[in-house]
Amino acid sequence: MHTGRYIGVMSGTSLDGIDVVLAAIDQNIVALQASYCHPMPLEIRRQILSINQGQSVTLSQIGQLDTRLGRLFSDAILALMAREGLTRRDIVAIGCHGQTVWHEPQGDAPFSMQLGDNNTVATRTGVTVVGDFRRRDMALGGQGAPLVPAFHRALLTHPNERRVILNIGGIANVSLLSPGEVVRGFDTGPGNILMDAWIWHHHQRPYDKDGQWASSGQIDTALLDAMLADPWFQRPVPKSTGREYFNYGWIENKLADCGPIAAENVQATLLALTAISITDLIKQQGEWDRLLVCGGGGHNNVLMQQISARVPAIQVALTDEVGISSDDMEALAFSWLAYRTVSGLPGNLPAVTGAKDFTVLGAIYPANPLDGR
Ligand SMILES: Nc1ncnc2c1ncn2[C@@H]1O[C@H](COP(=O)(O)OP(=O)(O)OP(=O)(O)O)[C@@H](O)[C@H]1O
Ligand SMILES: CC(=O)N[C@H]1[C@@H]2OC[C@@H](O2)[C@@H](O)[C@@H]1O[C@H](C)C(=O)O
Repeated sequence: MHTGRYIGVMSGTSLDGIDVVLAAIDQNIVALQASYCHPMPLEIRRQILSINQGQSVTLSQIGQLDTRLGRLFSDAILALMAREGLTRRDIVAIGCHGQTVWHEPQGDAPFSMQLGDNNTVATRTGVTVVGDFRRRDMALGGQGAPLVPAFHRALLTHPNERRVILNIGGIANVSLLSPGEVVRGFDTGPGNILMDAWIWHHHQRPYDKDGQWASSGQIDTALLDAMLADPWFQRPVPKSTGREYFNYGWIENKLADCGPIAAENVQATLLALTAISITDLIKQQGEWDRLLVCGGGGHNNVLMQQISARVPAIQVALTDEVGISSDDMEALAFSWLAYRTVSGLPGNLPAVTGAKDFTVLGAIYPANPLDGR
């Protein structure tokens, strides 16, 4: 086992910043030592959004964005290393998820594309990088997502408590941890992504702080029903999704059949959609004692209240209560997945992704021994 200090880097579907963590890892003991959120420049965010929402782009634009993101992730990592007084020799490896620009797990030729050139990251940091985590699972017939349930299983399984771990990022996903049972997990659909898109369109604010705007509106039941009737919600698990499906255009399509609705009522309805799509799926999948929430949506009090109200028999709390920072969960997971890969251990869960088998995930970009001579 390659025990030691790892860095995890995650830039998720919300495009709100690059999360970087430093973790000391020994098998399934993962101790968070530092974390940092590096800003996402507006121009890079705009370029990612244009690819992710299906606007036409050239191969040159994709290639340049790959290089720019590789530099940006390096800057984020080097900033954390400087703050913590670390040199490259202090770190075993960096797990760098990359920026998902398209995720298409269905169809004849499924794929998932993350940008952020890992050769650039390895060269600029002088540290071994593990990246491209999703495609090995897809090559085995899996969705390539969600991957974090394996980390939840390793760290958050309880001997006699039936737990759901819920990440509310841009997209929401769950891990279902029942003692003695195989772990399941899947994306439940939109987390914050639609609420963020709607408030950006109307008020140019990146998100609806604490659900304040949503709570000034009323749920529109016709719109809610139209949204919940979307076939994605009825799809069987395993399933995963992204911004290429749930985006501003998706809201406009649903609105087209419902006539004019006040903007704050649409926001209230989008918040309800997130709460209902999450809790309906959780309830369908069995009985649970505790729901532990991570990701930015855990800061949205109105959303948390609606979720709690819909699962009255389940205790709801943030993962911080059981010792894992809810804001750092995903970046921590990628530090641990890097540890698994360099140790030659599998990282996926076939029962979650639908892959034919367990596999070591990702590609290793070794630190160059000639660097820094
Ligand atoms: N105080 C708050 N009130 C409401 N929403 C909030 C608050 N703080 C964060 N958020 C929401 O959380 C989002 C960021 O969440 P997070 O960083 O978990 O997403 P992500 O990791 O990019 O997404 P994913 O998990 O899908 O990859 C913001 O875009 C915002 O919508
Ligand atoms: C393709 C992709 O990047 N998917 C993300 C996204 O964000 C949340 C959800 O959709 C999840 O499936 C996944 O991320 C986490 C880190 C995962 O793989 O578990």
